[in-house]
Amino acid sequence: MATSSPPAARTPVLAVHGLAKSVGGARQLFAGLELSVAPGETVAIMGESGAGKSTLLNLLAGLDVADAGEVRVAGLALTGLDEAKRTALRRDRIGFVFQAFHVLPHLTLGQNVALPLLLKGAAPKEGLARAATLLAAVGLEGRAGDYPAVLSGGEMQRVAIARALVHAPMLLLADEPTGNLDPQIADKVLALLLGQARAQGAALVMVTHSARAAAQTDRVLQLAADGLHPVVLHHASD
Ligand SMILES: Nc1ncnc2c1ncn2[C@@H]1O[C@H](COP(=O)(O)OP(=O)(O)OP(=O)(O)O)[C@@H](O)[C@H]1O
Repeated sequence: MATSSPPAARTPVLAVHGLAKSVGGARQLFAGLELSVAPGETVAIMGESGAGKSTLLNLLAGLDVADAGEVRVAGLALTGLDEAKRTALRRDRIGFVFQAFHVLPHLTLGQNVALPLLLKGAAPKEGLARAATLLAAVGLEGRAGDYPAVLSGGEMQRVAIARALVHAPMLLLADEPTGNLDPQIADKVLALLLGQARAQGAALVMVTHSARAAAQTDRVLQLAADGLHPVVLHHASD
């Protein structure tokens, strides 16, 4: 019987055990939820509207507090950390892509993308150089000086992807990253998100309503009241 600890590289990026969450007093969204995501693995979470997918992502990010259970990121239990340490963990190890962009209108694209690095204490010059590299990687080369107001929805979402990846997080959390894009643009944005995550070796947990998007990931799970269940998608279409 093995008695030594597993090598650090085998530690899941994300390990969730017995997670339960109720909202509005009595309504239980889910209970006994288990999830383990390996380094570099991509996972899609599907489920009916109101099932609690966004709530789950917020719990995974430590932005919301569960009623029971545990979330570990890189082996560290979020509930065991004080707010400052939780914030530092989010800043260092997690990247977020939200459907509503959260791109700041008064900052240039370069400044928007560099923000996570600057918050970590990087020098502005270094941060902007890395931001320019990431913008080029998502097809927005030479656009670092533009402001968000001039961008299309698809371009804006690519900026959000660049920003989520700029600090090379080990875990990417994406909430409907292609939800408000037309199908052709959605395919391109999704390919970029998955391609960049894989290129950086980042694990990805993505909430999506699209079976077509989900089929591009390594594993698809359906959120239900009793937790997450594996789904086999037969057709890569909506
Ligand atoms: N703070 C809160 N107080 C009360 N109810 C809440 C709260 N947060 C979420 N809810 C409810 O919990 C349920 C789950 O919301 P959530 O946004 O997580 O669902 P979802 O699966 O992401 O839905 P959708 O696919 O429509 O985005 C919803 O019915 C929502 O109204």
